[in-house]
Amino acid sequence: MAAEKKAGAAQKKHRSGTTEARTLKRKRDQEDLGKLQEAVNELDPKSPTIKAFTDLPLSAATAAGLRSSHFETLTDIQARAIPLALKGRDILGAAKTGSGKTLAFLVPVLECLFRQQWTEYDGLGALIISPTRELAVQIFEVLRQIGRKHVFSAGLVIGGKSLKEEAERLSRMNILVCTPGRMLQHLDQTAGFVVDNLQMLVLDEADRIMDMGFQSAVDALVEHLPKTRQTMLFSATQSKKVSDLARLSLKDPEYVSVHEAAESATPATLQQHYIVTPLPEKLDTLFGFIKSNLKSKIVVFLSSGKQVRFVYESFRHLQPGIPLLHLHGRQKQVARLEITHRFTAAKHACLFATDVVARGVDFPAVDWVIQVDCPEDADTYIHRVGRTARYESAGRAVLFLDPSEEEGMLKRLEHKKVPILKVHVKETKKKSIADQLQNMCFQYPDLKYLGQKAFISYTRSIHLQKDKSVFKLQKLDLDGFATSMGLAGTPQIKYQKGGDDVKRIKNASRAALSSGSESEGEGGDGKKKKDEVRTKYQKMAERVNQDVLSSHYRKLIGDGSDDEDADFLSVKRVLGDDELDAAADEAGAAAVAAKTVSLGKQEFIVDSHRREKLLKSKKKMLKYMDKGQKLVFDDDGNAHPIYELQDEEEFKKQGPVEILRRQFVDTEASRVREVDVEDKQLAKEKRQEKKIKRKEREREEELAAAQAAPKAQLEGADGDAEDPLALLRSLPAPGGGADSDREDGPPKKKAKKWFQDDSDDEREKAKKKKNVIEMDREPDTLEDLEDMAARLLEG
Ligand SMILES: Nc1ncnc2c1ncn2[C@@H]1O[C@H](COP(=O)(O)OP(=O)(O)OP(=O)(O)O)[C@@H](O)[C@H]1O
Repeated sequence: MAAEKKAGAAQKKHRSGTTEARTLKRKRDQEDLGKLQEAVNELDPKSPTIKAFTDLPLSAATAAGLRSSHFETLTDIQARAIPLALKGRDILGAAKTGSGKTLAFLVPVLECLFRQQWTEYDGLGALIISPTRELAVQIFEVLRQIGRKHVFSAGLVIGGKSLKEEAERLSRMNILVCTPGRMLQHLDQTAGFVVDNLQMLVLDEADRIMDMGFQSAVDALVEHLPKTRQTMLFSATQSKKVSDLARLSLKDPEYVSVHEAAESATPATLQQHYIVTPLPEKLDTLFGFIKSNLKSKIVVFLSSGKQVRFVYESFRHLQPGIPLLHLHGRQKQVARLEITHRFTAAKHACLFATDVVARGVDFPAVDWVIQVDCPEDADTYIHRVGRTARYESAGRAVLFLDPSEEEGMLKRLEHKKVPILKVHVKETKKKSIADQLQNMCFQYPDLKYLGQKAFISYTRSIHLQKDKSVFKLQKLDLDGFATSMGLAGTPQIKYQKGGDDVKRIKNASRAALSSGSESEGEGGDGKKKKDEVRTKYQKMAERVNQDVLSSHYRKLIGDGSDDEDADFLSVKRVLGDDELDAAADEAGAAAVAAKTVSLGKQEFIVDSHRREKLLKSKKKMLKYMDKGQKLVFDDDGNAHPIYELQDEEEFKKQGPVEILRRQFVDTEASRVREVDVEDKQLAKEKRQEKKIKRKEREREEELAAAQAAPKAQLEGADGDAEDPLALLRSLPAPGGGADSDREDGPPKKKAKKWFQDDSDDEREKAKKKKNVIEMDREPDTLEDLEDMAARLLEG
């Protein structure tokens, strides 16, 4: 009994001890918070002594997060923007690519909520908007790194999950990283998702978010948010458009532009070159480049998803000897993430991409950025090249320009303070792959179809470009381009709407048709000049029935009605079986030495053996021959027609004809109804069965993709896929692969000899040309570049 009493007393003492400790801790925390607030109040945001994160009044949790992520020294934009943001100012931040803008807004976000002791019950405190999913994932990743000692809940809202699934957790989130469209969907549709308490709104890549594409989504989104909040806008290329600031109701914003007075708009560690390569030589030049840089990490920008798919697929067949990846906006979320991870982790790889990764995405140690298709404007150029030479590391960028684009684009770049030098490709490194591509397009009709689509989407993108001083469709050698893609002829493009330029494409392709180069369709006059020399592949390509797509390529080319080109330009394919009859009619007008083939009651004019053979094929015969008669067999094996007419006299004996007719119709109708019910039931069952199978397949695919993905960013250390809506503290620290890569620094490369190494005479001649440098070796360092520049001046 006494022992029990003693234990009870000890327990009580222990309890009161822990309560006391807790009270003490709370008191201490309150004191710390008070001190922190005081330090922020006293902080001079423009003090030049702020150089490191330790110079800032930060919570212990943020400081620890930064320390363990190895962030110590502040970058310029961080040193200027964070102090102001800590003091609650609205910010318009502009700094070069790779200069650390992400931390410039994430640190204030964490601090703002911390100082207000934000809890789960306070709801959404900060909203960070990104224009692309890739960038949103990356921001979320950095937030996880530096915020892991905080207790806030944070979420990633970028689609890819069902709205319902996301909605359930949304109301409990303190910080959300999102894309504008998806967030708006939630704000409009998710009941119980209240944002009235929002303290901070951040727009990363703000100029992109504020531009036309996102304008309405952002305006609608801002409508939902409270007006009293802190707002921060960051981008590498930012203008202070008064209208934009009004739309976001910024209060007396502080414009923090750290590189405004800088000599160039791009990082000093970035070497930038351009080469003039006519459109038909672009693919050759690109292939030659990749072959010469197999030990590099390369990002290749193209203008559309279809271009990306075509170049990726065709280069894959050519096996240049470096892992190839491709990324564009039409891929599924899982695939996009997986490719992003694979490229992030790769040491040597070549990623073909659209502008979906042009902004903000932080791939570690990228050696080269190649812009095969000219960017739409200088800002896009700056963002694209910003994928290399990030945070003080070195990088190189090459822009391919058609001769017609050179003058206009250079002016634009000069205006934006982009230092770029002209170089030539070494003759020996030029490699024509047109024959191989032609061969492949013959072997894989689907690749040819993909090529046609890529051709159209490229032409379309040029036509739609606003800056006509750079993009001149009429100056491009489209026929040559089509040949370089392995297409046996320029795709015949049907004009539907648009301007004169498109008419020209149509006419160009018509001209190609009548000049005997292979028509991708046969809707023209079908005449072929006899004396035209046609290659073996051209002849073969004409013969092959090329619109039969294997399932792989059907997926690959997204064959279907959702084709965004359809309303603008369309391509006619070589006719297939089903179109032969129409072709036969047309051929009647065009046939050179046409003859006729009769099928059933119809006659077709044919102008080639192959067509004749096809028309005589069993399938065609069945289609056009007289319909056979259906027969039923009796027990003795004698054939009878399905309906045999009864003897008329006997029929009349059965009763009045009208009554008999009605009886017959009624019984047949009820029989048909019964059969119809059975049929419908059967069809329903089949549909359900298919649906179940499809779902199972999708589940398996998703599972396989998830398993295949290398340590996904949102994955926990224990391997289970982490929900992108989770408590920051509960999340394991992300892999840090990027960090370690960065710590190692970009791998040192041997100087490549991709650029032209002309004879001395030629070099001398080239030197005399303004703005042209011939390099016998690529500049490795800034010193090399300066040396070259000096030589140029001397010359
Ligand atoms: N203070 C710092 N110390 C060391 N590394 C840093 C620091 N700040 C940022 N970095 C690193 O620099 C790289 C670029 O940072 P970040 O992605 O924030 O650049 P950015 O300015 O947003 O670029 P972009 O304009 O392309 O979006 C990242 O890898 C990041 O980890």
